[in-house]
Amino acid sequence: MNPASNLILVGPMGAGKTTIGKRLAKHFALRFVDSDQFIEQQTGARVATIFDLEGEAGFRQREQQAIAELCNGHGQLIATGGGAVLNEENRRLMHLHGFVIWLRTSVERQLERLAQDRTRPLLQASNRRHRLEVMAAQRDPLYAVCCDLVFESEQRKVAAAAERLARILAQRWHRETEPAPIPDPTQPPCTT
Ligand SMILES: Nc1ncnc2c1ncn2[C@@H]1O[C@H](COP(=O)(O)OP(=O)(O)OP(=O)(O)O)[C@@H](O)[C@H]1O
Ligand SMILES: O=C(O)C1=C[C@@H](O)[C@@H](O)[C@H](O)C1
Ligand SMILES: [Mg+2]
Repeated sequence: MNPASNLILVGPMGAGKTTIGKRLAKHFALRFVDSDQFIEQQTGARVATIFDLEGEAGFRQREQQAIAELCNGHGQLIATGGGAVLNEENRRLMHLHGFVIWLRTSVERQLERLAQDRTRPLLQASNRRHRLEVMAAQRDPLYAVCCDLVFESEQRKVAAAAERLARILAQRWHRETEPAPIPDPTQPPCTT
């Protein structure tokens, strides 16, 4: 099983952190938590309302508190908000308290998946493509520095993507827990 205390999903809006995350949590019998949903439960307000009332800076503060609190727990699958990696302390905490997976997807797929979405405040723009491209340019290097694994989330079916990721993780953890092979004394040492 997962050698880290939490499985943490990062990546852009529409990568599947929430939807794939729920399936993955079930598969590995982890408690599913989502930083956006956690903030909504704590405040009794929707993410969009918090953006309206407190601006993005206010939301990011609440998000930092949420990530800190969630990272205190263990045995969880933590789906994060797309912008959680912007904060350095979040990146540090996630790296420290979990095995971090970057669900990577293209702007093209994001546009398809979020075409009907009116709830994400940062997508309330006339040029969604440009907005997503700018965010990707800023955030991709941050997802890259704090992740332990990159998973291409281009596949069209959530269930298939979740199964594929579960298989990759199971294989990886199996390899890591296998005992190291005993060297053969009759063979010369490997020099590569
Ligand atoms: N791999 C996938 N294949 C097909 N559809 C997907 C995939 N991942 C996500 N979707 C669809 O995209 C939409 C958004 O997905 P989801 O809410 O899981 O994204 P998210 O990564 O949690 O985004 P956010 O950062 O905004 O919370 C959902 O309707 C979901 O069904
Ligand atoms: O990418 C982002 O910055 C965001 C993603 C969502 O998960 C929410 O956290 C919010 O809409 C902001
Ligand atoms: Mg989500």
